Formats: sequence, structure tokens, C-alpha cells
Amino acid sequence: MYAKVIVDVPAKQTNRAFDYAVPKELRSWVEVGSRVGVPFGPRVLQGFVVGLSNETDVDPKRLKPIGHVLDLVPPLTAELVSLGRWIARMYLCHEVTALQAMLPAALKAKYERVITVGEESAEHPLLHMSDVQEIVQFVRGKATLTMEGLMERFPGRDAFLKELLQAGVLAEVQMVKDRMATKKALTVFPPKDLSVLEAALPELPARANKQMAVLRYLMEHPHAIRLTELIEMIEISASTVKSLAERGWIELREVEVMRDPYAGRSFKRTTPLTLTEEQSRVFAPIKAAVAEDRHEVFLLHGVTGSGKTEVYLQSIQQALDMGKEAIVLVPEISLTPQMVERFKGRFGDQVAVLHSRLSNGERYDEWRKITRKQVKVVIGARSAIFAPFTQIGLIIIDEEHESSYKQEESPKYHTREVAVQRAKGHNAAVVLGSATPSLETLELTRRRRDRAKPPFTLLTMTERVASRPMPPVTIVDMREELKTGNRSMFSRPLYKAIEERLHKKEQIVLLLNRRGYATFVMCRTCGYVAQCPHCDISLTYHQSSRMLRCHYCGYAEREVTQCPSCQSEHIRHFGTGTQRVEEELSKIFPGIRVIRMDVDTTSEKGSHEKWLSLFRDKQADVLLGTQMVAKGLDFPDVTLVGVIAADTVLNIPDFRSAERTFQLLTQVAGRAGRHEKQGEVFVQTYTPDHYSIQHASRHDYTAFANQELDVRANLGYPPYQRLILVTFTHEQLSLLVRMAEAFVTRLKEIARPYMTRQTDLFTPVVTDEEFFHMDVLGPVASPISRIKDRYRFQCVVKYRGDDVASDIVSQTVAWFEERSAKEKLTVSVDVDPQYLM
Ligand SMILES: Nc1ncnc2c1ncn2[C@@H]1O[C@H](COP(=O)(O)OP(=O)(O)OP(=O)(O)O)[C@@H](O)[C@H]1O
Ligand SMILES: [Zn+2]
Ligand SMILES: [Zn+2]
Repeated sequence: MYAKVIVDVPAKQTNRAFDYAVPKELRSWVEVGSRVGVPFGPRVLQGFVVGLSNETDVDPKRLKPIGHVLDLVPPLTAELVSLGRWIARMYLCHEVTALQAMLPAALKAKYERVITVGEESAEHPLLHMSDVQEIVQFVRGKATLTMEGLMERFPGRDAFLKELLQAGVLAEVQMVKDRMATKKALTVFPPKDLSVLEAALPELPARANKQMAVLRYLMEHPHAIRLTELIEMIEISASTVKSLAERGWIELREVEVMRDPYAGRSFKRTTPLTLTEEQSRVFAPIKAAVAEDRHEVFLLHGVTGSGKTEVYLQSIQQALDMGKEAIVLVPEISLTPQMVERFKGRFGDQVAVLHSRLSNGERYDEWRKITRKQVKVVIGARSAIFAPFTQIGLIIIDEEHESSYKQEESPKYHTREVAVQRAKGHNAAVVLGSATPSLETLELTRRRRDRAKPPFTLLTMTERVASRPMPPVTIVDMREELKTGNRSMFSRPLYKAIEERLHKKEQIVLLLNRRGYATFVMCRTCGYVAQCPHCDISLTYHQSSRMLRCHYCGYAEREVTQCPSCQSEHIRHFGTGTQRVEEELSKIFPGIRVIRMDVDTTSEKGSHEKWLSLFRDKQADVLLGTQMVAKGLDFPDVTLVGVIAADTVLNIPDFRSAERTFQLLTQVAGRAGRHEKQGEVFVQTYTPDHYSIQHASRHDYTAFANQELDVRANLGYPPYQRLILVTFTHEQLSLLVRMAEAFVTRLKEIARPYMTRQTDLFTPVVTDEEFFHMDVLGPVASPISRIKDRYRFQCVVKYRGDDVASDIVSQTVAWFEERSAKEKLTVSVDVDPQYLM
């Protein structure tokens, strides 16, 4: 038997499967999806088995055998292996990079060089020396001895040890190991026959009451208990237990334990709610698809507070009733305890939770619950789409419009597309839920020019549960405020509204879409702006350390008090950060209790949860923060939402700025008045007439979508054309420009034969096999034109039609890499980029 193995080296030369022989003793262990250690040149590498066969084209004499198998159960399934191939092709990455992305970090291979007894050792003349015998004795039987360990044991003999290695008496071999071991804990086991304990009691001396307490406890609770728990329970020491074990009355041994981040927390069990009329209407077709094992993609467009979560829960129940599994994806920042509670509350121990705030060990253990089939539902952020389930009936993506569903590093996949691809293979239903669906998804629910049925099915919920009204939104023109002499960051209407809530002891959510204390430092006299010397962006001022920092390369310098350009002392930090809003709030409303949530206050593990539960327990009046306060929160006493500056997103030069502004305003407005109390929203802005702000203030998604789709059609942007962003970087600008131009020329050449079926530009069709059209914009300097002393240039490929664009770009990159290999030029490709930076 032969195995096709992809090795763990993400490089062009190794981006293919290599054949290996499967030794007899490993035959029952090697499967598609297995991780194996294989010899590769002089090294041992980790690899993934991507195929098995009885034939090989390689000369059997040159074929090497697989060294060892890393897992008893393959961590990947055959389905995931082929998904990896698809991702590699779609998003232009190495296959092994795609496979790695599917595994928890704990399974990233660790290479370790260990010392063993060499093959030459048996008859080597050196072996007659007694100290060599001693060394060999020491090495023999040790599985993980490192060179350092050996040198430590035989100090001062480094040169001699090296000689032994060269002579082959000792050998250094490379081992592939997991980064993370399973966790073990000492556990106490009472004997099966409890009379043993009874008989033991009188044998103990009268003053050994601690030991007696242990025996009595175990007689009353005759099951295994963790040593640490027992110690805590009856206040004894470990040695007490150990001495009992030594006498053979009880057993003490290491047992593998699962790290459970939610251990000891009980979740209140919930039962299905009676669905509202709208909920029943959207639930019916989802239920039918799941019940019939039919692949269908639904867009569930439901206004904030319309009860989408209950629809998800009941859809999952349907999948479970069918004996199937379900994956629920939510954006990382909305994976709050509240969200987890809803799913654990309904499905209890059948739920695994995967998010980045878990430790590597915790995540690994949650993930193993999936491979061991101990759970049927996984709720997690982006990468949970790779949960190694084998019977998927349903995939749910909540807040499907979130840009974080696109991974920024390689593999640069979009979770939504991967989900649809996976679901197809499982005949599973997909539910994409949002109050503000992405225009890409919306477009796929619309009628095609030539096909009666659109690819996705649109389901709509227009009302909040129990007919609660949507909160009225007031747009506040900050230019008018300034004209009438209000220089504060709070407009008069917002000020009044806050005052009123404080008086009524209701709660407030304030959104400021920026982090840190201030954004940049500028000289008021000459206009000088402090910039990073290595990157073309301004430095950010950090209040706590009084430092200026570059967010791209980490460069930092002390705060300046004098302008380096004109020596003026009027150099100050500008912009409003959450910290400044917090200060100002306490100044105008003395005694106000503010919880600030931004990247700085939530970096610590568990802090996110802590802040939210404080707020929920009404330990604060105001929850102030960046985007992370805008999503998914459901607090009954929040009756006021204020947006400090709606324009911050709008002013980012990106074709999705209007869409992002609309989404953010709609989401944050949706936090107000979700329960009995009526809510109210104030949006402060310098551009009150912008259509994204206007439509958001009227909660009118459809009007916004239609207007924005017109803009996109006219400019030829997604969803009407798809984009591929190619970015080049090099230290030398002139060389970079020349190479980037060569790339574009070659790209156009390769594309030409595909362009013959070009048709008119403005037909609103996303994917249509009938024709293909492609445009290349650039090369031009990237919006961030230099990072870490490397200049950046980009070109944007716009295309419409089938997926050959990826192949065309891929061919061009291959051609290009050969040409630029010695120039240290990097080229990176982003298919369907979320940001054109
Ligand atoms: N059928 C129902 N009967 C009674 N209450 C319900 C029902 N369905 C949902 N609710 C309640 O309505 C509130 C809003 O529901 P939910 O949080 O699911 O809305 P949502 O659509 O997910 O909103 P968002 O997009 O803002 O997250 C919740 O408090 C939920 O418990
Ligand atoms: Zn100056
Ligand atoms: Zn920098």
C-alpha cells in the first residue's frame, strides 16, 4: 500500500503530494486524514495523508516508508482533506496551509531533535572505554533526551560527546511531536470491594484522623475523585492520600482529563419557545430542508430583536432529531457568555465551544470532544467551520455580513463560501442570518437573468418579537452644534438623553469606533503629523504609556512636546478615543459609572465576559466601546444608544464604507429597547445627509441595499464583479514598480484567450458560466504604501463569470515567482478581499 503525503513545508516546491510506502505494521493506522512523520531529504517532517493507493509511479527502490503515525484517530476526515484542496485552489494557497488551518494550534507540529544510541554502537572500538559505556547506558531507553540534557549530565565533555555522535555511537534523530500534550491529573480510586476500607480503619493508629477521614469519605462516596478535589474537600494533604495508596488500600493514578472552560458552570435548561407567526413562517422551509436531507442555502434577514436565535435553536433541534450534527458560527466578538448560554442552555453537554479566548489546551480538548463524537453541536468563531463532524445536517452563520468571516492571513478563505461548499458535500442546509445582510449574499437571493430560481432562498422577519417597536433614531448634525458654540463631544440632545437615563436608572450604550486615547499627533502651527519612519501611516498616541506607536510594525517613540519640524510647542494629540470619552463623561456627569470596552481593556483572558456581566448586573450606567458593544448584546434595561461619531467608518477610502456604516449603525441601534422598555437612539455626525446614515435612521435595509447596489453596478464592484487583490512588496521602489508592471502585462496576456466571450458590462449577474469578463486595475501604490521599510504596490483584478480568474492569477503568480525569486520580492494574493489596503 502507498500513501500520498503532503508535507508540512508551505513552499512551491513541496506543494504536491509525495508517495510513501506504508509499512505493514502501520497499515491499520494510516488513513486519509492521518498525520504522519515521514523522512524528507535529511529530515523528518510532519505530513498529511491525502490519498491511499495500491500503485505508485515512483521506483519502489527509491520509495521511503512512513516513519510513524501521530494520532490513533486521524484528525482530519477525507471530506476535510478534499475541502483543503478546494480552498487551496479557490484562495491560492499551499494545500498544507489549508489543512493546517483546520486543526487546533495544539496539533501544530513541533520538531525536536533527540539523542539515541547510534547504529554503529554495537561493535564500535570506542565502546571498550568504560566512560563511553556509561554514556550509552544513560542514553539507552530514554525517549526524549535532548543534546542539552546529555551535556548537562556529562558536564565539560561537549567535545567528546560530539565525537561520539560523529562516530555513530550516538545519533541525533528528529521527532515530530504535538505542541500540546493531553492533560493528566492524579485521581484517587477506592477499591471495588469497600470492605477493604472498613477493614483498614482499625489498622490505622488512633491519631491518624486525617487518613481515617479519607477512608470514610471514600466509603460514603465510592467513586473516583481527583486528588486536588479530595484535598480541598476534606482539608488534607497529598501525602496523607499517598501513604494510603502505598499501603494498597486505595489506588492513585494519572488519568487523562478534559480541560473544560465551562466546568462547574451550570446552564439553566431552556425549552423551545412558542414561535411567533413570523418565526414559524421562516422556520418551516428550514425545517423541511433539514428533514429532507436537502442542501439549500437560506438568507434569514431579520431585524434586530426579531428572534433569529430561537429560529437557529429549533432548526438545530431538527438536525439533532435526524441524528445529524450542527455547526453554529458567530463573530469572535459576539461569542459572549450570553450567546454560549443560549446554546448550552438548550442542548447542554452536546455543545462544544471554540473561540480564541480559550487556552490552546482548552480548545484542543473541546475539539477532541468533536472527534470523539461526544458532542453534536459546535458553536464557535470562523475556524469552527472546520469542525471534524461527519454527519452535518445544518450550518448556521450568525451576523453573516461580518467582515471577520474573511480570514486575513493565508489561507484567506471566506467562511461563508467554505460553509456552502461543506454543506453541499453533506446535503446540509445553511442558514445565513443577519439584520443587515451583505450585498453579496442579498444579490444571490435575487432572480437571475436566465434562471427562475435564485441560488439562495430569502426569508424575512420584519418585526421584533411581541411587536416591540424599533427604537426611533435621531440624527444630530454636529456642524450645527459647533455653530451654536457647543465644542463638547456630546451634542445637546444626547447630553439630555443621558441625563434622563441616569435619573431613571436605565442603561446606556455608547459607540465610538476607535481605539486608544487619541489617534494621531499634529502640530497646530505647521501641520506636521508624527509618522512612523518605517511605514507610511501616522503614529498612534497611547495615553497610559505616553508613547507614540505604529500599529503596523510596532515602532514606538516617546511623546513629543516640541514640533520636530518648526519647534512650536503647540503640538498635541488629536482625535477622540474611548478613553477621552470616558474622561469627559465623568467630568460632565460626576459619579457616572462607565465600563469601557475596547482592544485595550479586553486583551486579558476573561475580561470581555467580566465587563459584560458587570453591566448586566447593573453595576454600571454606561457601556462605552468600539464595535464590540454593537453586536448581539441583549440587555433589558438599555434604553439609550448613542453614536459619538458616525463618520469614522464612512471616511475610510473603501468601496464598502457606506455598507459598513449602515451595518454598524443598524446593529448598535438594535441594542436599544429590546424588551419591555422603549428605546431611543442618537447618531452624531458631520455628514447627516449621507444615504447610509439616512436609511439606517429609518431602519430601512431594503432602501439602503437598492441604492448601494446601484452604486456598485455603476462602478463595477461586488456583488456585480468579483475582486482579486494582488499586493507586491520590496525595499526598492523602482524595482517594485517594474516588477509589478511586468506582472500585470503577463496577467493580461494569460487572460486574453479567456476574454473572447466577453459581453456587456452592466448585467447584474455574479456567477454565470456563459461568459467571462476581466479587468485589471493598476499597478498603483497601495493605500498604505510602506510597511516595515518595504514599499507596497497593488493591482486589483475585477472579473465576472466563472472561477477561471483564480487560475489565471495563479498561473501568473507561478510565472512571476520564478522570475522574482532572487529579488526577495513578495507577492500575496487575496481573493474576494474585504479591505483594499
Ligand atoms: N418566540 C418567542 N417568544 C418570546 N420571546 C422570544 C421569542 N423569540 C425570541 N424571543 C426573545 O426576543 C429577544 C430577541 O431575540 P434575539 O436575541 O434572538 O433576536 P435577534 O434576531 O438575534 O437579534 P439581533 O440581530 O439583534 O441579535 C430575546 O430576548 C429572546 O429571548
Ligand atoms: Zn510644527
Ligand atoms: Zn511602522
